[in-house]
Amino acid sequence: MTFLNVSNLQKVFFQKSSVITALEDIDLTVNEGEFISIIGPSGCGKSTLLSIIAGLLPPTRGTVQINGETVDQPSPSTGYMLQQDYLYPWLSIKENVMIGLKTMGIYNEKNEQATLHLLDEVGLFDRADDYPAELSGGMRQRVALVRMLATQPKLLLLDEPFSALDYQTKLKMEDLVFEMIRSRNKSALLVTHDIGEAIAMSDRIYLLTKQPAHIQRTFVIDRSLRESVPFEARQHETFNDYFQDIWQEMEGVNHGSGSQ
Ligand SMILES: Nc1ncnc2c1ncn2[C@@H]1O[C@H](COP(=O)(O)OP(=O)(O)OP(=O)(O)O)[C@@H](O)[C@H]1O
Repeated sequence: MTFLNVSNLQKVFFQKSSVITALEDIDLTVNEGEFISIIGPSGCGKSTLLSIIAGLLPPTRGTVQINGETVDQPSPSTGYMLQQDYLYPWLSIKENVMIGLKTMGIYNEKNEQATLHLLDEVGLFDRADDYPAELSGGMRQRVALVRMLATQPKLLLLDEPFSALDYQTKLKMEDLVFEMIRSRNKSALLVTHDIGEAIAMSDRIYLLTKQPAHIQRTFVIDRSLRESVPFEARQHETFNDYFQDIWQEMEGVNHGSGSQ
C-alpha cells in the first residue's frame, strides 16, 4: 500500500537576482515498510525534496500526500534525522530524547519507559544522565535516532545521517538504523551520496539528475539483499553489479538493466 505519494512536484526558488528551479516533475512513492533512497549530484535538490516532504517548505507546484492526506505543515507521523545531530548541549541525553514527546504533549510514564527502552536498545541507557559533549559522534547519532523514534513516526526522513561519521561507525550505524526501522515496519526515505549505502539499505533507489532535478532512473534492489543487514548486503554477489550500473548511469552511460 502506498504510504507516501509525491506527485508532479516542482520547486522554484525566487531570489533577488536569480530564479533557481531546483526540482521539476518529481513523482515518487514509498510503500508501507519500504526503505527508499535518493541519490544524485551535489546540489541537485535532494534536501529540498526532503524538506518539502517533511512539510517544512512549500512546493511551487505538485502535491505530497502521506496516507492520502496532503502535507502542508510538519506532521507527527514524520520523523527527521540529519547529518548533524542537533542535540541540545545544555540538556542531558535523557532530556534530549524526551524532547519530542514533551513538545507534542504526549510525555507520560508509558512513553518515557518506551523511550528509555529505545535508549537501551542502542546501548546508551547507562549514559542517560550524560550530556552530548561527553559522547562520541556515533553515540550522538544513536541518541538522535532514539529521539526520532521516540514519538513513533511512521515515515522516517534521513538526510545523510551517516556522512559525518568515520567509516567503521558509519557501517555500524547503517546496520543499527536498518534493523530498528525494519523491525518496526516503518517507511523510510534516505538521502545519501554513498551509492553503496543506498544499495545496501534500500528496496528501491531514485537517481536524480543535475539541476533542475528530475528522476533519471529508478533501481529496484532484489529482495535477497534485504534479507541481511547492510554490512552483509555489501558482500552479496549482485552488489557490485548494482554499483556498476548506478555508477555508469550517473556518469551518463545507460546500460539498461535493473531498472524500471
Ligand atoms: N532556501 C533556498 N533559497 C534559495 N535557493 C535554495 C534554497 N535552498 C536550496 N536552494 C538551492 O536549491 C538547489 C538544491 O539544493 P539542495 O540543498 O536541495 O541540494 P542537495 O542535492 O541536497 O545538495 P547536496 O548534495 O550538496 O547536499 C541548490 O542550487 C541550492 O542552492
